[in-house]
Amino acid sequence: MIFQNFLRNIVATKTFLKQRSNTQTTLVRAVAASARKMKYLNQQEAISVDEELFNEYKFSVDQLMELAGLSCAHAINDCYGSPQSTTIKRKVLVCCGPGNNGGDGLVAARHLKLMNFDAYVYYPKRTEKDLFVNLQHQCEQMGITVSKDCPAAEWVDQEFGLIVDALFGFSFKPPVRESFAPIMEVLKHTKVPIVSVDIPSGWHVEEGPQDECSLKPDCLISLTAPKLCAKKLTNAKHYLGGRFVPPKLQEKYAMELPPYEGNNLFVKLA
Ligand SMILES: [K+]
Repeated sequence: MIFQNFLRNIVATKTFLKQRSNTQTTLVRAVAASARKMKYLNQQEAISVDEELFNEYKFSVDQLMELAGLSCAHAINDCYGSPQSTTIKRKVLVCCGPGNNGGDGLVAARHLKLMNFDAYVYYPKRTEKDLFVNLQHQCEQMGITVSKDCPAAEWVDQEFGLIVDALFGFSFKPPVRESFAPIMEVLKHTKVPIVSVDIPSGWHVEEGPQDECSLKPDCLISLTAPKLCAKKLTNAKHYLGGRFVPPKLQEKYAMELPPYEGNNLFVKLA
């Protein structure tokens, strides 16, 4: 009797694993098929979607920033966080810019810390807005250093296993202003892999890299929907995050977003 139950359990487990593997294969095919149809937004469309989320759908910035930053942390953990992975040091430099892209970075830093990454934030240009003051405070209360000093290139190469680039997002207009030139130099020349949030910083939102020395991300996490510059990625991983776009808004902009699996906060596109 015990032996029969044992055999029955093995058969049930095998059937379950086979069904799960079939479901995963179906999903991978569905993602690949819809990723081909997916729309890449231009800068004005990205700004309009943003405005509609706030004005028509009544989301607050805090809500969407938390979801965006959380999805970035989940995607980063999926890509680089394997406990078996010995290739990556878990110390992460999170570079945060002056706008909402920087806010996503502050949120991501906090969640990365909770996922056992050792986050360190470079945040040079701060605003007085409560949202940002609080996000910085939350990071510091969790033992994350938030510095205004541009990290030296040698220190970055020695110390960090990963860089999160949350300097500029879809409102960026090139060229990079003087005060951000030193950190851009560090990011352009470092050997440490860079994960860019929404837009690789310094890239034109539609045209992509500005010259051969432009930052080369190891991974891009597009938020809401990819922007046109994502078509210029070469040899980079690509995730979609920001699982909060109401279906009606997706339809209005014909976004054709790929399906998110189960309760995942990201889709791996490439
Ligand atoms: K960025």
